[in-house]
Amino acid sequence: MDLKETSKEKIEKIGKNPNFVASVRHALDGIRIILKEEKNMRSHALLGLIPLMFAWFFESSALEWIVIIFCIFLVIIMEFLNTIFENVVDLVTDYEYHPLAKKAKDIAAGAVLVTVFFTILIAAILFLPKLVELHYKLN
Ligand SMILES: Nc1ncnc2c1ncn2[C@@H]1O[C@H](COP(=O)(O)OP(=O)(O)OP(=O)(O)O)[C@@H](O)[C@H]1O
Repeated sequence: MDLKETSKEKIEKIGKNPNFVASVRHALDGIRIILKEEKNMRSHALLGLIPLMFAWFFESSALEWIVIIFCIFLVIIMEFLNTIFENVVDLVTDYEYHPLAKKAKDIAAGAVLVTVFFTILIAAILFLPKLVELHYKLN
């Protein structure tokens, strides 16, 4: 039996999505799992409400809304990627210590952090001048 045949048999055993609806259902399962199991994802989703509230409060332009929503989605997508890396690393290492596993996980977490800093920077550029203006108006 050749290797290609074996892989095909294995895939048949796991099963493939029979249609688009099944693919979407599994994708929704993925979102549900990450929201349930990843505390960081929940925290980032909640923190994402802060710039949205600022945008609403300061009656931001359509472009400002787009920039903020884009940044929030960037953090969420990076959190998805980080979780994928964590799971693949755990699968490969079977929870055994390995310096390369540490490196991969730390770099993936670093990518999320960089994206969060980027979002904070964008929010500061958009809202700090408006906050300072409001402060002087009120005093
Ligand atoms: N197999 C491993 N070998 C070596 N170090 C590891 C291994 N697994 C995890 N680590 C180290 O432990 C840290 C925490 O790993 P864990 O898988 O618990 O991530 P986490 O706490 O869920 O991360 P995050 O906060 O990004 O969601 C990693 O950042 C890494 O430094």
